[in-house]
Amino acid sequence: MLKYHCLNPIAEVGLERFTENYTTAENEADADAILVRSAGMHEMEFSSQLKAIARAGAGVNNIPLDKCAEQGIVVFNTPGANANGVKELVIAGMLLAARDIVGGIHWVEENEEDGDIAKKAEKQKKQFAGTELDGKKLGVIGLGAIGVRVANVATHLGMDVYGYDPYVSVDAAWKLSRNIHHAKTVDELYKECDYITIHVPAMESTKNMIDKDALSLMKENVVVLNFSRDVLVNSEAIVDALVAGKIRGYVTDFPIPELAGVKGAIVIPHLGASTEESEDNCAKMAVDEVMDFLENGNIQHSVNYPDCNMGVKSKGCSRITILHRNQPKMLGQFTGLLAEQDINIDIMSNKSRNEYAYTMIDTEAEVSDDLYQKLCGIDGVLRVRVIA
Ligand SMILES: NC(=O)c1ccc[n+]([C@@H]2O[C@H](COP(=O)([O-])OP(=O)(O)OC[C@H]3O[C@@H](n4cnc5c(N)ncnc54)[C@H](O)[C@@H]3O)[C@@H](O)[C@H]2O)c1
Ligand SMILES: O=C(O)[C@H](O)COP(=O)(O)O
Repeated sequence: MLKYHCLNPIAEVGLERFTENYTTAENEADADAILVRSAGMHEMEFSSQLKAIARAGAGVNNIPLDKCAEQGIVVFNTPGANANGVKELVIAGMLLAARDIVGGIHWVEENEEDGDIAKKAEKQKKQFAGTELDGKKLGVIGLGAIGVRVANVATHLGMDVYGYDPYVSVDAAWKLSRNIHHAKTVDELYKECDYITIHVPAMESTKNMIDKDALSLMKENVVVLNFSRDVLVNSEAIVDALVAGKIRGYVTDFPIPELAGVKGAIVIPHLGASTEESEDNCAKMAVDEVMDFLENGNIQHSVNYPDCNMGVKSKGCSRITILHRNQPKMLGQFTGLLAEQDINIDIMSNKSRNEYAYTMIDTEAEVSDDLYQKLCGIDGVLRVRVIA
């Protein structure tokens, strides 16, 4: 029986996909796989039982990817599965910043028992008036699953859209509307746009990407939107820019104490992916990834190991899977050991990603414990599994 443990609530429609070969583990130490959303895992110790972590979502900055890779734990995410949910909230965020809808709603709440409210509203409403999105320039930083959707839908709202992503994937580029202007530098986008929204992962290279210098390049009265991660925007610089009136608004999905009570800050409690549809999509994708990995050794949508797929393991064959360092002479050592034991290889696949690699070998021969131990003992091998 294989065991999984959920560190956050995972949508039932996903968990239902686990077959009768799976059960829940009371605690993570007994689990073959962990399912997680935003729970922080950096301080966790992982048991040798743990083989996979699936992030039901996109951002993986809550997971120690290198530590997992070193311990032979494959980390997955669910690319694109919650992108539509975030896209819709980003559009809502732009609309909330364009007019003082929140202020208007608060005014109504404060006056709702006033019998004269309808008449008073007509007098008061001018203080909540704003502008329209039509004709404004939107800059989208990061044209991945979310950025492309935001950029495309904004063109239908009449916005003039600029996109910046020096690493854009071919797939994303195909999906991007041809009406989007290609910003060759992020500075060009900063100087040009009325609304700027950031959709890049939180990494060392993107932390504080929107800082004092970036803000100084932006137009007066710009609205900055951050539905990616708090660390992408320097909190001191954004508060200063709001207080100084340099920027008109900061709409973010990440509450931080520094923003409390700051005029122009619209802060949402990380709701981007909190829709039924996104939660269901993420859960289904995460569970499918885990089952395919545990049962067939296939890796799809990993963020710390290469993707590698040899299809469904056929009955009667043993599949040897080896997570290892991406260094010379590894394959020669694996095949050499199999040759020594007169084992014929039916199919084999090897993929690498940065410092790590993955090798899958199908053989009809039985894999002895001796062979397993010898494979484990090769310098650079991080984990061997034999799926019989
Ligand atoms: N608020 C939420 O609930 C919510 C939901 C999903 C994702 N997110 C966040 O949004 C991020 C993006 O999600 P996604 O699904 O679009 O991911 P994605 O991987 O599909 O897209 C990220 C894009 O950023 C680009 N990029 C990386 N570094 C860049 C840089 N320096 N400058 C410009 N572009 C750069 C990449 O090339 C890629 O195209 C996630 O990493 C996560 O942190 C938040
Ligand atoms: O990166 C993500 O997918 C989002 O931030 C969603 O996080 P959540 O699953 O905790 O809502």
